[in-house]
Amino acid sequence: MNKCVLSASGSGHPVVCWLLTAAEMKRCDSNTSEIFGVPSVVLMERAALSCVDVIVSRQKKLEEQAGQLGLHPKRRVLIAAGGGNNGADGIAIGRLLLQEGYDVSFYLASGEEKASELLKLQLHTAKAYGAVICDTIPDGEYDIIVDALFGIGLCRPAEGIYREAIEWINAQDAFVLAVDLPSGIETDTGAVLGCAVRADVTVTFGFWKRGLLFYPGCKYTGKVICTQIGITEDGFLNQTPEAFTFTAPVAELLPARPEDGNKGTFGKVLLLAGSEAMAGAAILCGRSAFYAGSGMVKLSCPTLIHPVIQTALPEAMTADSVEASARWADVIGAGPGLSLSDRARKELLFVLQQTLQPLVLDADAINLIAKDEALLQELIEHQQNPATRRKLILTPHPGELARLEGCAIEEILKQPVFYAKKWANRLQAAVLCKGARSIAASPDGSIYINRSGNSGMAVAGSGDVLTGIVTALLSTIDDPFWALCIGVYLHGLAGDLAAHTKGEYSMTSNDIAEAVWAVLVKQEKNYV
Ligand SMILES: NC(=O)C1=CN([C@@H]2O[C@H](COP(=O)(O)OP(=O)(O)OC[C@H]3O[C@@H](n4cnc5c(N)ncnc54)[C@H](O)[C@@H]3O)[C@@H](O)[C@H]2O)[C@@H](O)CC1
Ligand SMILES: [K+]
Repeated sequence: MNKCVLSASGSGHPVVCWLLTAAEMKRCDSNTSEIFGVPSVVLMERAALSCVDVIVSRQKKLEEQAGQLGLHPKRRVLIAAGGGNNGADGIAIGRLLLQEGYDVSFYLASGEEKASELLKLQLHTAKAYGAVICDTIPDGEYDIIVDALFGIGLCRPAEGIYREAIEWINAQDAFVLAVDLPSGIETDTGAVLGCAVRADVTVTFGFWKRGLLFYPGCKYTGKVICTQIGITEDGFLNQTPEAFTFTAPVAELLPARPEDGNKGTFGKVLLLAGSEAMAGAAILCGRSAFYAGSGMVKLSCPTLIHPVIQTALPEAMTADSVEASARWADVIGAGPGLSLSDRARKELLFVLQQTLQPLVLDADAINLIAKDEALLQELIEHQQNPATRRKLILTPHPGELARLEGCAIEEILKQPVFYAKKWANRLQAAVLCKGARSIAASPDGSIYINRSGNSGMAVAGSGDVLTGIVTALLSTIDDPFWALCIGVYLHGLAGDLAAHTKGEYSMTSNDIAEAVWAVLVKQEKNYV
């Protein structure tokens, strides 16, 4: 993925937010210090100051509110520090708060002899300002707890005194600020390693870490504040991070609509979708393709369901088979409500073997390929060969990806990034793994992690809407990965809008489709 494309934003809003792994963050930290010469201790002081700012401004607000009632909120702080540089941040925060007049107690969970060099330095300075460092949690009540046990260096489950400290923190009635990450959350995956601190606020330094966005990590962070401490994109050098997410709005990433365009300009979408028992899937998919900007949509489906489709979606054309319409189409989408019938298989074979247009494969199209080893191998061979490769997007949910891989769904759920990347590489395609945080992988190794959407979208037909949106975008956006990322993001925003009107309990996939136009209007106005 081209860093310039990702960073470009005429509106002044950043288009993307990088999501770093622990290794990427460590590399960026050390490049900042070693290549650019900013000493680690300077970065740490800025990191600590940024946490102190959050604590002090919250405290000021509390004191203003309480003052009106004649009350005096207390300023009793506990710093819970581990033996690495996250702990060093914590000690620096405590020292700065002492200087601000807070009543600060210090708990160091690891022995001083095992402390990192920066932690030793911070301990020395804090002691010079009168800090008393305890090796057990000092008795007392605390209004504020600073969780600095582990940051990006967590490498195994929290056990023993660390588990006790985390459980103790979670049992207190105090405001908990997590330094960089809630201790116990794995930086790359968001997994809970043993147990984890439940924070009210997480102040993370320089860049978001993946684990702050992924489930279950995101349930532990509270509000995430990403502060600038002097570690910038310069520190990436030539290695941009793998993963990113969008920051709204994405208006400038949407395909331009030429004023003098005609219905052909905006994409002729052929959908191989729907079957006798699942006509609705074709309707949802076609409707969403129109709302996402397509000029023309043709649905290839059994003749029996043509009347219902034409009644529900009069804008669309219908066809008995893809063969008759293959030349007409700019782009093809296959799978929603297709079924595993002989007709469906025959039609899909035609699409795979006799057409070259950009293609989106979803649902039963993926299931049919997964069932047929020879067909799968043929597709892989075509895609591996630059001469026969076509623009391809796959939008499986974890169950469909597991069928392709031939493994249990749990295996995919454990490592969704790994499997999305594996299939993106194998098929030289943009591959999605759908979920509460859908992950899109590009053959060049880029990863998009989606943050829009809500639990109301886990409903029948939601994927059909996505396929319609993504297929429409693929007809006018050149890069399949880009079309997929934008489509997934818009789909989630439409789901959020549907939830806003109908509620997460009651919304249906048609509500998501019906919200697509409103989301695009908002994007056009650069307003989300
Ligand atoms: N220039 C830099 O490198 C900066 C680093 N910063 C801080 O430094 C942190 C990273 O520091 P470190 O790399 O020292 O890592 P951490 O401080 O996150 O933790 C590493 C230490 O914890 C131990 N450990 C890991 N998992 C454990 C477990 N389950 N049980 C017991 N011990 C365990 C490790 O052996 C090591 O001693 C960041 O998260 C951030 O808070 C910030 O000060 C910003 C600048
Ligand atoms: K922490």
